[in-house]
Amino acid sequence: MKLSEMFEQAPEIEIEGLCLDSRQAKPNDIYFCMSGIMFDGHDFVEDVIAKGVKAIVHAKPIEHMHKGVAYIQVENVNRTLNRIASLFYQHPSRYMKVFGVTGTNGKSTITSIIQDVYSHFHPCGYIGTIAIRYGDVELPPSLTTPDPILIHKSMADMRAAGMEACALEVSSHGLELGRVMSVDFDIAIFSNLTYDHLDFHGTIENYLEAKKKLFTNLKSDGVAVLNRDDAYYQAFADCTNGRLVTYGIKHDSDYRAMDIQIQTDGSQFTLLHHEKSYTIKTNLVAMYNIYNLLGAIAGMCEAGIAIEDMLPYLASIKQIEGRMERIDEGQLFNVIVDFAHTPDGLEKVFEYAKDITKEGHSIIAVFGSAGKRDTKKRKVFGEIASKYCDSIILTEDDPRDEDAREIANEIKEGIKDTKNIFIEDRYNAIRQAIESAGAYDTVLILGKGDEVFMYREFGREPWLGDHNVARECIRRYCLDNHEENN
Ligand SMILES: CC(=O)N[C@H]1[C@@H](OP(=O)(O)OP(=O)(O)OC[C@H]2O[C@@H](n3ccc(=O)[nH]c3=O)[C@H](O)[C@@H]2O)O[C@H](CO)[C@@H](O)[C@@H]1O[C@H](C)C(=O)N[C@@H](C)C(=O)N[C@H](CCC(=O)O)C(=O)O
Repeated sequence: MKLSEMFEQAPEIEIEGLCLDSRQAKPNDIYFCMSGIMFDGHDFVEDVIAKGVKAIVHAKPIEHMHKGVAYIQVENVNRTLNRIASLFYQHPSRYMKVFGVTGTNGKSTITSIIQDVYSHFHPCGYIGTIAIRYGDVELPPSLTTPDPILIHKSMADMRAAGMEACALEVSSHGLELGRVMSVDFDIAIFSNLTYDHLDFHGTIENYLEAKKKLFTNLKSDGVAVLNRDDAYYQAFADCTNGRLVTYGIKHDSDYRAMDIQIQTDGSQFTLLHHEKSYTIKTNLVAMYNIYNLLGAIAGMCEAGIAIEDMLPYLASIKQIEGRMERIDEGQLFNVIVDFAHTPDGLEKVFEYAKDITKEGHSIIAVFGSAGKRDTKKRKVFGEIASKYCDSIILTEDDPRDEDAREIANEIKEGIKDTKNIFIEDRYNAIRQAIESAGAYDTVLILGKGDEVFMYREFGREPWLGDHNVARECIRRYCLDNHEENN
């Protein structure tokens, strides 16, 4: 595309790519100088020109201007980046059905359900914490909500591969840092809002303001799908420019679940919508997943899929790795791996464990808390865990440059009478939990979900993954013992 097609009065230079990181600059790119927390993109202008970049979009004055390079000074580089990223990739979000999902918990689950079920009707891609995924393509994730260039490029690749829709996880960071300013959303879904990321947003009010941004600029026929039972429902209902649709359990809603039955291997409920009722059978478990499923059903129905037509697919939703993932190697006790890393997320998993663990059997939890992130939640984790668990094994969880034992000590401050130990090495902590479990106990491995990395002192290091470790420990240390015991 010619630079002159992107900026008025710009020269007719052919542009081949967009770039906001000098380390990835290529010949004939435009480089956008973003001022960040650590660096200022304006400092890398000479580097990128040496790499063959042909245009610089900047806010601050540039001292040395090179011949053959176009310099475009703008007031707000991020806003320009968003506009150009959409234009350069031919506005893919305008021509796809775009679902945006935000909320503290449930984003990955709701978007994954949508990708799975909606694809039976119209091919649908997914961008989020787990991956960038469409058709047979699965690319590793960058951020939950990537930068505008990667978002629009991924959507353009999806369109080229025949995708007609995309389900996008929209984080509060993504909203606050303006990564989705030029994405055209058809359906925006709000799951819930609880205490999280206050290290970045400062206050819950700021966090709420960031989340609201998804709902204020929907396509002209856009729909805001809101959790009617969430304490912050009204704030979203008041701010949206979209048509308002609600889902819930406790309050009267457009999509309401009643008569909910939750078992270890699935759930069933009656869905009331427009005076009709439907029996929903799903392999998803736990009450909070009923909310996630309701949000996804409401979103897809508003996008034109009849509930009757979805029913067969809701019974066999693809297991989402690391999200309430049941690890079943034939052992006699329950093992669940979940990504929960907020007080609310933890409590919801514990409530479910309480429901499925029969009287006289134990709940054993393995978890820690991230270093350099929301340190106030540590003691709260301890308080919540000791309400539900019979035994707690504290361990490392992305300690960064903090001491995992110190973090565990802060969690312990909240633990009342529950038996607890600290095993720093996460593999050994999981092994200990699994070896100590008796028949019909429930082992919960919480915090990292499907992540196969651990943030330590010197950055991101490989980690086997909680689900893989749990499987290995059950097979190696436990099945033989149980067989011998029986
Ligand atoms: C707080 C935050 O989100 N920061 C993001 C932000 O960083 P920043 O503003 O500090 O940027 P910076 O590193 O100072 O660099 C400024 C500019 O100089 C450029 N640069 C920098 C160095 C260099 O050598 N050359 C160069 O060109 C950078 O590409 C950038 O454009 O812009 C960077 C470039 O796009 C992002 O990589 C970075 O994400 C960091 C790595 C991050 O960890 N973000 C997390 C917190 C995040 O966004 N998480 C949410 C989900 C959270 C959740 O729900 O759990 C997400 O959506 O993933």
